[in-house]
Amino acid sequence: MTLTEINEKLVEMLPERRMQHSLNVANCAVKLCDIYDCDKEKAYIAGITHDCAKYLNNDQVDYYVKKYNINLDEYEMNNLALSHSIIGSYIAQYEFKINDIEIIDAIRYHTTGKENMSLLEKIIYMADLIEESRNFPNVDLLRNLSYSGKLDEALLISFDNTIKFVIGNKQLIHPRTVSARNYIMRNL
Ligand SMILES: Nc1ncnc2c1ncn2[C@@H]1O[C@H](COP(=O)(O)OP(=O)(O)O)[C@@H](O)[C@H]1O
Repeated sequence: MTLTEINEKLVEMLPERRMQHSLNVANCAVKLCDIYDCDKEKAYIAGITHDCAKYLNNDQVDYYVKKYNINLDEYEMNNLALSHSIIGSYIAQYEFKINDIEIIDAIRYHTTGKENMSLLEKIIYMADLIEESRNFPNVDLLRNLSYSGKLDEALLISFDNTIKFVIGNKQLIHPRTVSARNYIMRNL
């Protein structure tokens, strides 16, 4: 699909606010590419599509899981907050026909992160959190770090925030975020 066609699909799949967030993530990711020397076109495409599965209903989730034989783990099963990244990566690959594995993986891991993330995965993870409409305590610290060459520092704080947030909500923590956090900490 062309970028225009992907945009048209996304407008159908996402409410206006989430579409605006997706555009903001794409633009933020492109800005980060200037700092970290990453491919801007890939960053834009990953940014705009990253949340494509965020508003699927249960029937649509079942449909895509069956259609693409998607293997959701015990944390992702019945949890769209986690599964939308995985399902979204299949929609991007097979419905939007995005063939670039780096883009697909950036979509796939944008919610939990993972051990040993690629530069594009890191950029999309952080852009999702710091794009201009985001507003939470410490977002400016994360922006300052991300825009001043300290992407890994920003990621470490973000993983810590997520882990604390999930614990505060008395939810299960996906172990990929723990691995992501420990990996960054060991290699900082
Ligand atoms: N490691 C994790 N374990 C469990 N839940 C997680 C984990 N990481 C993220 N989440 C859940 O996913 C949500 C964030 O998903 P995200 O796609 O970033 O949403 P949004 O873009 O709306 O902020 C968190 O609010 C949390 O509930």
